[in-house]
Amino acid sequence: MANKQISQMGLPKSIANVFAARNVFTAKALSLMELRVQNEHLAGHLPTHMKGLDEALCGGIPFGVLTELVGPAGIGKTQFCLKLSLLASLPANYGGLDGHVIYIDVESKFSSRRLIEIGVKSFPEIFHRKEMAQEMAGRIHVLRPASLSEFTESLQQIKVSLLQNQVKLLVIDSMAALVTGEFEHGAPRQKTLGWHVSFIKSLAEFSRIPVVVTNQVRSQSRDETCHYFFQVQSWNETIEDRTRHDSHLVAALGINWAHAVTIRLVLEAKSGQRFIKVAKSPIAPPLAFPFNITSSGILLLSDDGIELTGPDINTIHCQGHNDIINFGGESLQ
Ligand SMILES: Nc1ncnc2c1ncn2[C@@H]1O[C@H](COP(=O)(O)OP(=O)(O)OP(=O)(O)O)[C@@H](O)[C@H]1O
Repeated sequence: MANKQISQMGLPKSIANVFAARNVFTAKALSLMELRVQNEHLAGHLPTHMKGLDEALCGGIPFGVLTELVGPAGIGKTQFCLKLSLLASLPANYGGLDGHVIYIDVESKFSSRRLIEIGVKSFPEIFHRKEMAQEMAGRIHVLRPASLSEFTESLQQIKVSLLQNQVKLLVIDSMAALVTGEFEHGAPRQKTLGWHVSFIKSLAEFSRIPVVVTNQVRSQSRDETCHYFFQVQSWNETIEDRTRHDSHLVAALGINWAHAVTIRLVLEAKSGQRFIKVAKSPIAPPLAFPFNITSSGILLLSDDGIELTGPDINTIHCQGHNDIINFGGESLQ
């Protein structure tokens, strides 16, 4: 019975199509999904522990949909993902989700040392006990696909583990690197991710967990050629030289991707200050919060968001970016 195909269950075609669109093909998958929905006693958000942002998003990063973090290199997207991973794995009495995390680390930016540093500074009661720190870090399963086909394979494999292994967060850092193929060996190639976008969206809906995906920026010059802003260190000129005309910065993944995400948070730099901007949300007004990155991770400098209007909502700023991405002393790895 468990392996009976949905198509053989005599459901009206319109309903069977809804399940097919969500990759639910068997009775077993259907009952796992029902169980998951029944057990969903949590409010349906992963709190970021950044008060102003959580209030704007009515509780944090929502379950069941895609949340995008977009911004220039070094602005803090990975730092944000590390903090969310920590929070998803933290015990519920510390405001966490007490779960496991699947972290798809496309560019090898994940750092367990940095994760533990954030943990020790933010939750010393837990992270000063070595075995607890190890247990928390052990709940984050890092996958490093070396090619687009390996990424495709990983997505298909995690479909079942998302439901079975108490996974409470899926992170993909970064989706944009997959498009250009820059992380693969050999010459970068432009790729389209149409299938992947709908598959990831259906994973979010099906598993009812928050899915957080990072996206980078590219400049769009007058002749419409695009330059990607991924590998800061490898450039001779500085990122700021290239982004002097920051009105030309756009998200690296195009319009289809933009439609697939429910929440878009833009991380940007303005006059040498970092901001998190709620640029797309079905509920939150467009607000910008100044933030900083310290040894304890990402922190808002004010919980009162600055209201945005007009083109400011969608523009990605990169002013004074170089002054803020270099912080003194500590190693990033
Ligand atoms: N221990 C730390 N203390 C203070 N700031 C830190 C620490 N570790 C990292 N940072 C800050 O985080 C920045 C890097 O952020 P992050 O790696 O999240 O950028 P990103 O947006 O993911 O960039 P990319 O697109 O290149 O992956 C550094 O420039 C630095 O300012």
